[in-house]
Amino acid sequence: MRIHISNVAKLPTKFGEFKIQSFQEGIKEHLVIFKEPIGDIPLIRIHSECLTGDSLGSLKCDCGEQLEYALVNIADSGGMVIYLRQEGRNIGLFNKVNAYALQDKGLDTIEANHQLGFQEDERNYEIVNYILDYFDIKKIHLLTNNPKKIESLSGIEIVKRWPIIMASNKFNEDYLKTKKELMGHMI
Ligand SMILES: Nc1nc2c(ncn2[C@@H]2O[C@H](COP(=O)(O)OP(=O)(O)OP(=O)(O)O)[C@@H](O)[C@H]2O)c(=O)[nH]1
Ligand SMILES: [Zn+2]
Repeated sequence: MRIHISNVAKLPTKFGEFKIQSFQEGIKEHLVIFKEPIGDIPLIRIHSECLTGDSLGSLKCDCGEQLEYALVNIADSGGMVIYLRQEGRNIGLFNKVNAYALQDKGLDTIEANHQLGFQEDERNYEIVNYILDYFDIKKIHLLTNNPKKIESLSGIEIVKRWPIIMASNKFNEDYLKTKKELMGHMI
């Protein structure tokens, strides 16, 4: 698929002064939020969109806190957040809300996805390889607990994985347990 690339703009934030650029892949408008100098082995966070966690303060997941942690650390060291428009592990917001409704009835995150006809995780990370290549990045430090993200990067050396583990609360305990025990996350 043809990727369209926006111009670079300044993005001052409460965490630091970043630059922002959009990579448009069909209807998905991904973002790269980067802090210069990026460095030879930059700190990278590949973040999947979670409107409820990133913007609404939801306690059902750890996404908002992870995003903030990433921005704080990248503001300090240089690097980038690659913000992928893969809401709800790429089932979309409408379906994620339906999955949440099933979870209210006792299903876990995986069972809820299956009941709606989706795999437990519908994401792919091809665009990340494209973006890292565009920035001529060959070696990275990666902020993640998710082994699938590590496996999905081709031609990129992950010099070090940085864990990104947030404190749990009573609303996301089960979600984090499912990620750890059934999805292989290194939590
Ligand atoms: N389908 C579905 N998606 C969810 C649910 N909770 C969070 N998400 C989505 O999951 C994505 C975040 O992925 P996670 O698997 O939690 O974590 P990760 O980013 O892959 O892993 P880390 O890099 O270790 O943080 C976001 O797109 C969220 O919207 C849920 O219950 N159901
Ligand atoms: Zn979330």
